[in-house]
Amino acid sequence: MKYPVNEVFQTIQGEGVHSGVPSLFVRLQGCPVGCSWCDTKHTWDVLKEDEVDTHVIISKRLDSPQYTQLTGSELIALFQKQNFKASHVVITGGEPCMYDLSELTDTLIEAGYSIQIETSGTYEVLVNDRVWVTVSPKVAMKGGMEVLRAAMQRADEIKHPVARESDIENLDALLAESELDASDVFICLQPISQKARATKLCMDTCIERNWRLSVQTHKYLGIA
Ligand SMILES: C[S@@+](CC[C@H](N)C(=O)[O-])C[C@H]1O[C@@H](n2cnc3c(N)ncnc32)[C@H](O)[C@@H]1O
Ligand SMILES: Nc1nc2[nH]cc(C(=O)O)c2c(=O)[nH]1
Ligand code: SF4
Ligand SMILES: [Mg+2]
Repeated sequence: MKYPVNEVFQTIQGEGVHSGVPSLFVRLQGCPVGCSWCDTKHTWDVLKEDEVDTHVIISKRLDSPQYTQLTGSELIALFQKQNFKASHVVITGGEPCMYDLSELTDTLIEAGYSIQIETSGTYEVLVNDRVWVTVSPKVAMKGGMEVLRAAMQRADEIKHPVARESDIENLDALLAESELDASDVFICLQPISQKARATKLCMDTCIERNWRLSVQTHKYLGIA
């Protein structure tokens, strides 16, 4: 199966439990969720006219909706050609779970990579059992509660974007409804867009609840 790849780059995982881990990021094109504060809006539409040759994606320097279609094996060949050293692969987007990621994650795991996906929980999570699943729940989504609950159950990490108190209340409701064993999953709060008020709220709540703070460290560092 081919996947629409918006970008591939080597960096340090900036978010969540794996913050600090050297990682190969694979950003898939396409997301219909439409979060108003999304920092990757250029990945939302998958237009035929934006499909380009792989070499265009490799040399991409600026955010754009351009993508290339790659299989898992082609992706590994690209990692090798780029002489990438990181052995942890983060599949993000866009919304990667729009696609059945079984074949891609099987191939990468067979090749010896550890895998993490970043998903909103709005689609069924179809991945190899050994994949670390980070769910960043989009609770305002209508009609998807069953799917979101299943994604929450599969999650190794819940990384909740927070702007204001109501976002914490929404997470509390979702945790209760999902009947999660809180000792079984890491819960991280991530301030939206590095806002000072959101960051303070996240820090205070994390201390109160013994949760983890996830700041987008790559943005403070000014790296990809
Ligand atoms: C761009 S999304 C892509 C993966 C997937 N669609 C999702 O939402 O999890 C990756 C992560 O960035 C977070 N994110 C997006 N925009 C953000 C922003 N402005 N501030 C903080 N986190 C943000 C999302 O909540 C998610 O945890
Ligand atoms: N360094 C770095 N860490 C990240 N963690 C999650 C990211 C994402 O966009 O999904 C991201 C990203 O874009 N860059
Ligand atoms: S689900 Fe993820 S990629 Fe899609 S709009 Fe929301 S934050 Fe952006
Ligand atoms: Mg990002």
